[in-house]
Amino acid sequence: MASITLDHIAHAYPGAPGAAPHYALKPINHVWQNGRAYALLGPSGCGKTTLLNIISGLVIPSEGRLLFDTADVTRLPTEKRNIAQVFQFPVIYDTMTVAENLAFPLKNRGMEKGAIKRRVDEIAELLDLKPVLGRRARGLTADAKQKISLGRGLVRSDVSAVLFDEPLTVIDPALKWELRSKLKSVHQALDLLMIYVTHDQVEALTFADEVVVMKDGAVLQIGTPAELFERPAHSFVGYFIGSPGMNFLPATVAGHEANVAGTVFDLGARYATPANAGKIEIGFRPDYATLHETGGIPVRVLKVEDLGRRRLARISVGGQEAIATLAHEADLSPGDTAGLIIEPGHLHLFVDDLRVEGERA
Ligand SMILES: Nc1ncnc2c1ncn2[C@@H]1O[C@H](COP(=O)(O)OP(=O)(O)OP(=O)(O)O)[C@@H](O)[C@H]1O
Repeated sequence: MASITLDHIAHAYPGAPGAAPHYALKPINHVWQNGRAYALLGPSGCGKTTLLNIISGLVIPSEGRLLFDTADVTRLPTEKRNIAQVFQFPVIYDTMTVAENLAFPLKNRGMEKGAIKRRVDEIAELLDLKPVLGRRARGLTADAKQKISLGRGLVRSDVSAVLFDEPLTVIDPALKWELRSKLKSVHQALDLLMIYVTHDQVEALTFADEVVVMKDGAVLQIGTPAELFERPAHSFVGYFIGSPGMNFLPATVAGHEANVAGTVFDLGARYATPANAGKIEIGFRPDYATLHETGGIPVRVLKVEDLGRRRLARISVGGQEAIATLAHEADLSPGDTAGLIIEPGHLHLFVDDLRVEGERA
């Protein structure tokens, strides 16, 4: 087990001779702590796999150093890195039993028989594989096979890290929920550093202690699920995390007031916006913005959607569109005027996509 240091790591794949380097991964400087679970989350092409491959040794970064504890492993091949990997599709031996599959990585390292049996039993228990331990892998479902793959990734307790590359892709949607939370409890039981690549925010938020949100090769924020939801550092994080994502409205700001096309919002804090600021936006989540028949900020209702558990409304704020949650008692329809109330402390200001802190009185 180790901590992993990304010391000014960046990567540009070789391009046409003479062309300026195009970074698939922009410089990142960070330490991932032993025993914690991290998820790399972002849209397709944002650089997740490149970063994972740098850690596994499939890609040698064009800049920076990678340390496992204090050892520089930047140029070490995968097999010398002491990591376990779980891929999108099951990597198992069909002719072996489930128990033999789980025991394989331990046997390979010469572990004593009794110790192998104890560890295999522990992992099988954690992943609900005990009832099939004696069965050959060949006859099992795709879900069960992927569980064996997960087990093989988790069975060694002496690895520096376990890397998961979208491991739930082949899992039946109904089982995904169960396996997501199972992986979380497995992580808590095993105390291993785990790094998990996914483009699914629910998967990332359920599994990880900290989520690394990436876009266009850049790491925009590393934070706990609550931090990403409550205090997104970048407007993309606000938009990408949460369903629906955060609302952003172009505004002008004077002191503690924001003006959105003539509609005034009290920001609850005083802001000094830099004179050379480009884009200024207020951001608020639909979850903290309630729509009432009267009171609050005047808006117009464009559309109402009943989701069963809650009703969402698309609204117009001085011509700009946003989404809010309808108050329980509100009887509102498209075309009505209404009042928007944003919970104190949940209105944010973003300058050139970065969230800025105001001065609270
Ligand atoms: N071997 C390669 N050679 C050149 N460019 C590459 C190579 N692999 C990836 N890229 C480019 O690097 C960027 C990041 O790709 P990467 O696969 O790391 O993203 P990702 O977030 O994992 O995407 P996905 O979720 O689609 O796998 C993309 O623009 C991609 O086209």
